[in-house]
Amino acid sequence: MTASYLRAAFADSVDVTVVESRRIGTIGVGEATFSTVRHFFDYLGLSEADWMPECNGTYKLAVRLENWRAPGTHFYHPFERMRVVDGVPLTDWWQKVGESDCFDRDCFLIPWLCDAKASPRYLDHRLFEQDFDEDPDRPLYRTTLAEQNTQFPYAYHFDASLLADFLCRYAVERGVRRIVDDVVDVRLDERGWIEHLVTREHGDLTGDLYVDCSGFRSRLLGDALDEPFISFQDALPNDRAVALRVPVDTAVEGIRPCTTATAQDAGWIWTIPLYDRIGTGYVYAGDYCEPEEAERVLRDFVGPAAADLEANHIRMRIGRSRRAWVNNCVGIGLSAGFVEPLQSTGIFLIQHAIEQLVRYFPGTDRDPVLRDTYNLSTARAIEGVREFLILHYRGAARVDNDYWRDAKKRAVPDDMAMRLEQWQSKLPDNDTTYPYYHAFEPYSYVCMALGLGGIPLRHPPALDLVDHRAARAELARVREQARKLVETLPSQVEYLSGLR
Ligand SMILES: Cc1cc2nc3c(=O)[nH]c(=O)nc-3n(C[C@H](O)[C@H](O)[C@H](O)COP(=O)(O)OP(=O)(O)OC[C@H]3O[C@@H](n4cnc5c(N)ncnc54)[C@H](O)[C@@H]3O)c2cc1C
Repeated sequence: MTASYLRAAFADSVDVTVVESRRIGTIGVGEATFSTVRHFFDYLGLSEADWMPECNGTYKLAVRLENWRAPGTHFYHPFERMRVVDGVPLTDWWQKVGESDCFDRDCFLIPWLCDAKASPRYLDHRLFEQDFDEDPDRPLYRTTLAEQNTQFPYAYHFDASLLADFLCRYAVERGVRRIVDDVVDVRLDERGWIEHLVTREHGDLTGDLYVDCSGFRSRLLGDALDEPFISFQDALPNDRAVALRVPVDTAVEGIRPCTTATAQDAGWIWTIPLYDRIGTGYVYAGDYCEPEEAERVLRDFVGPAAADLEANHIRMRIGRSRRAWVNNCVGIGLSAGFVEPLQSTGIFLIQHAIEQLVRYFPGTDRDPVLRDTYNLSTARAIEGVREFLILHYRGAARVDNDYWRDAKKRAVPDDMAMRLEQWQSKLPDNDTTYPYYHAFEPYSYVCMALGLGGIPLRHPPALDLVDHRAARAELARVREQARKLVETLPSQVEYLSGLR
């Protein structure tokens, strides 16, 4: 991702060389993305028809969270911003006048599309949202600053290995030099800057800037430059995963356009539907569950289809490098930090880091302010993701074993402790959520607070004093629009088959 993006940004002005080991594989997971990823493909000039069929790509419109409140329950966190009625978010209204106990289906369209396994695009490629954005009958109500443009309504699932191959070809075709070799040593100069890399077969490699994409090994940033690592494990204890790749006949099963995160006794299981198989894995805390037990739970969850499949056991390093950019080395990806896969933020953090690197790219004078600003921005993004993920464990109503009970006792960042109190009196909004860019907006926090069920909530008292007819009309409109969409959109299988 980094090499292709730098090439797309700077073309021939910057020479990019990628060193990739044949001996050391990639992590092999990372198949669900966040809705911002669309900007990455757009930037590279790639259409969905260019890459999705090659990478078994599918659409992801939401995360479906199962069993976080209690066994048998579920709710969606959709890529769909909140509607606002008379200056008040629809979910606040829903607390007061909602007619069912499903905030997600009452306030958003996307949960309906997920249940129907629908495509977000019509067969003529129109995006479903265009239907009602241009509805001339739609009243505007009294808008406020809280009302913004609609968020892009989907992300993707893809086969991570196939996408890595695809991007490799993309980059090499555009002039990136690729060396298949092992970096066996990193030599520093007297200032502690990287002077050159020593490879097994290609001798010494010298550059102006070294981007460490070596995964959890953090070969340059952590090993060679010895940059301290700040662990998030005190707040987020999951440090292991076991994964399976399960073949499915999607023509028969259909493809649900969402990632599912199913809470378990010591973590949660992801289910990521691709075009030709399902990626699944149990993310768990080693302090609460042994790897053999985790694998057994995952195999039971998958059922007979798991019988002959090989499990991939992974140790995770949760936290971040104190600085991601040190001297002439920038860590991007797992080498710089990771906050467990819940809500699919690994690739988002990579994309964000790459965009920031382009924005703050060093000149010949090596202005340290650019580096420091980059470090501040990337640290804030990952800290924000940490906060959002802590909410999942803290806010889940489950307290049925030590893992879930302990989650309620773990320390949270000071500001977040204050925010948790604020949310009990009024659902999260711009003033009461993490203030720096980290991809998640207040509506995402609202979905979690309402869906997880463990935080006592109440509607704002002001809603007892105002006319709620417009809000009721909007709630009815959601249902009507959802009904029409489910009737008219093709299934995801049908649409993606047509793309091939
Ligand atoms: C269990 C799990 C699930 C995840 N799920 C998601 C998800 O659903 N969505 C999401 O966005 N993210 C997810 N992630 C994160 C995502 O997988 C990573 O962010 C992404 O794959 C990028 O990894 P990477 O390139 O940093 O490291 P890796 O994939 O580990 O790649 C490291 C590369 O460095 C090379 N290398 C290492 N050492 C050397 C050396 N000495 N010499 C030469 N080359 C070397 C290797 O050959 C390899 O190519 C998940 C992560 C984990 C652990």
